[in-house]
Amino acid sequence: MHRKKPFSNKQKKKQLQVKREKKRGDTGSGHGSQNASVERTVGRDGQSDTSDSETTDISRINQPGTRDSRHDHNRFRLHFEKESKEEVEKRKKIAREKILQAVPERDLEMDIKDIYPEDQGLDFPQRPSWNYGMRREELSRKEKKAFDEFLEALHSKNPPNSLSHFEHNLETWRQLWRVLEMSDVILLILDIRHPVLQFPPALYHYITGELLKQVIVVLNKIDLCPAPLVLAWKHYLTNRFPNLQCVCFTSHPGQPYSTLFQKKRMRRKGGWSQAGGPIHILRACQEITAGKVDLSSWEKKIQRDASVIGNDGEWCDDGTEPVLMEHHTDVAMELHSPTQELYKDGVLTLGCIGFPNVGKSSVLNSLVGRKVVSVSRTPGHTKYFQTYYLTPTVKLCDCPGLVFPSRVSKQLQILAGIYPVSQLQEPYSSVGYLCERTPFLSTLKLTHPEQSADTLHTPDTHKWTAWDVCEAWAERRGYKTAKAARNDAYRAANSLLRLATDGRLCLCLWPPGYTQNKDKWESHPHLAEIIALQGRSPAGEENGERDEDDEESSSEPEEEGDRDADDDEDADGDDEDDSVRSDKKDKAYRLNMFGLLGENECESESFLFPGISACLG
Ligand SMILES: Nc1nc2c(ncn2[C@@H]2O[C@H](COP(=O)(O)OP(=O)(O)OP(=O)(O)O)[C@@H](O)[C@H]2O)c(=O)[nH]1
Repeated sequence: MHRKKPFSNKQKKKQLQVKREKKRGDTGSGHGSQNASVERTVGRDGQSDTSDSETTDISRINQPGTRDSRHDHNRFRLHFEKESKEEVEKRKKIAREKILQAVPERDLEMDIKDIYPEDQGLDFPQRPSWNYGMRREELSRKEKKAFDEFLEALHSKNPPNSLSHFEHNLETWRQLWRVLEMSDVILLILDIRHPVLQFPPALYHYITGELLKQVIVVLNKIDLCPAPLVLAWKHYLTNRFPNLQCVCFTSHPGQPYSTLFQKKRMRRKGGWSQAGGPIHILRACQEITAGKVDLSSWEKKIQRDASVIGNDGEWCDDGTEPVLMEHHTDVAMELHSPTQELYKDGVLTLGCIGFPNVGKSSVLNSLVGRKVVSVSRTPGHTKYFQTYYLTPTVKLCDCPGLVFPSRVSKQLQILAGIYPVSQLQEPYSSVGYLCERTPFLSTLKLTHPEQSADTLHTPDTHKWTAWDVCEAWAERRGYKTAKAARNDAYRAANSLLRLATDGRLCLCLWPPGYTQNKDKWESHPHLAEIIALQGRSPAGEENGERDEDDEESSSEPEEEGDRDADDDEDADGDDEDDSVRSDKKDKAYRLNMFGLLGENECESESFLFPGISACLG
């Protein structure tokens, strides 16, 4: 068998860096190259911050980024509280020792009250009152003081280590304030796999009760979730929050394998303009604006976008239609009336807000019908809010992702994609959390590190720890440490977590009562609508033929999905995981839209998973 060459993370990062510089036209010896390395900021654990990326058709004036020396580009980074060394070590030890056990089915059910208990003061920082007579510095000081008081109150009500990771960067909260102030209607984007983690009731009550604005919840990435579960979540949220408009959305309809082939398919098959759900967002806006804004241009745009995709599914846009972008200076951000009149100048402003990585930028691109903002699998990619005119009467505003304080476990948070995986100090416990809820053995086809070669064909009776899983995955993928050429468990853990956040190892939470009512949701009369939106046929097969190119194999092992930092998806190449690629060729995988879960295989495994049926749509 061909053995992969040991390839360390450090070497890989260097290789990626050279690749990026080449792409930018740097030869490695000139001035540009020097700047690139100097300008990149070094974060915690020596990780490079390379999150800047630009779309070619839009000029960004005054946009903070690595090439603009007027701005401190650290200013908009995600800030999470650092965990103590003891805490990290304790979790590592558990990951090495605790035997993984499949959790009972009901444990996948999660209520919003579990995540945001009402009596724990799980509020979010709000902008203190201000007036035009205040100087900027005075306002900044006041905001900082209010933020510190917020943190103090939060910690006084919640014991140490009981809170989730949450955003500690006041600059990012300032951007949320600004987006909430300038928007007429808020699009709160949630990832359908775990919407309950990303719906802070305090935010909803603030927008509807204090700002007196309407919220449209966009249940995004429905291509990654079984249709009955989508329906159940939608029902749960609208039941609990009756003033909520709730729409389902996917930027990648008919692409059950998520990002695996994204780049090729996007280009070939209508790309952003083929998203499922823009019409439903329009309908919700029409209901909210009740004729106060002329939205006919939007409706026409949707029809036009649909018509330029020919019968063969080919996208005919040449991408030259300009999209007007507005830049907002810091001054405008700080001194803007919170009580701005609604629908100013006959324009509806839609603010896209949500947690990192839920797909806000993708929703925006899908509404526009082409790429205007860069999209990345690394959370915290959007750093600064920007607005784009969808039509002359509809403006979209993209906001950086924000993590609100909650009581969710950090392991689950990481699996929900809020934390850049490459910066995790301890990824193993999240791997353990994932493995206890997904059929990892059959999916990843792992061999226990202690299983000897001559017993490979006998059933594996070994007990698994999270560490074992990482070791076995490292063995399978050929991840080796540079010096000793031992299995690189850290890199393997990162790889597994990326598979999870990308939806390739799919973990979906369930709303309360789902276990009991599964039959009801599986035969619900509205199921067909969701399936159509997902771009699937009722039988669970994808719509459209799979392209030959999709099967092509190209990437070197070292190019697989370890793109840590600067990973503007449309700009980079295919990063598909080799073993996942070969798995795709299985018939079972083709038929099962959550094929990585391999339902056809898991029954033969000794490690059975209750969650599996949730993911089989
Ligand atoms: N399968 C699937 N993946 C999606 C969808 N929408 C977005 N993604 C992926 O989710 C990841 C994050 O998407 P973004 O649009 O950058 O998310 P964001 O909320 O703007 O992220 P931040 O910049 O961190 O705030 C990317 O890998 C996208 O390809 C979707 O509808 N389906």
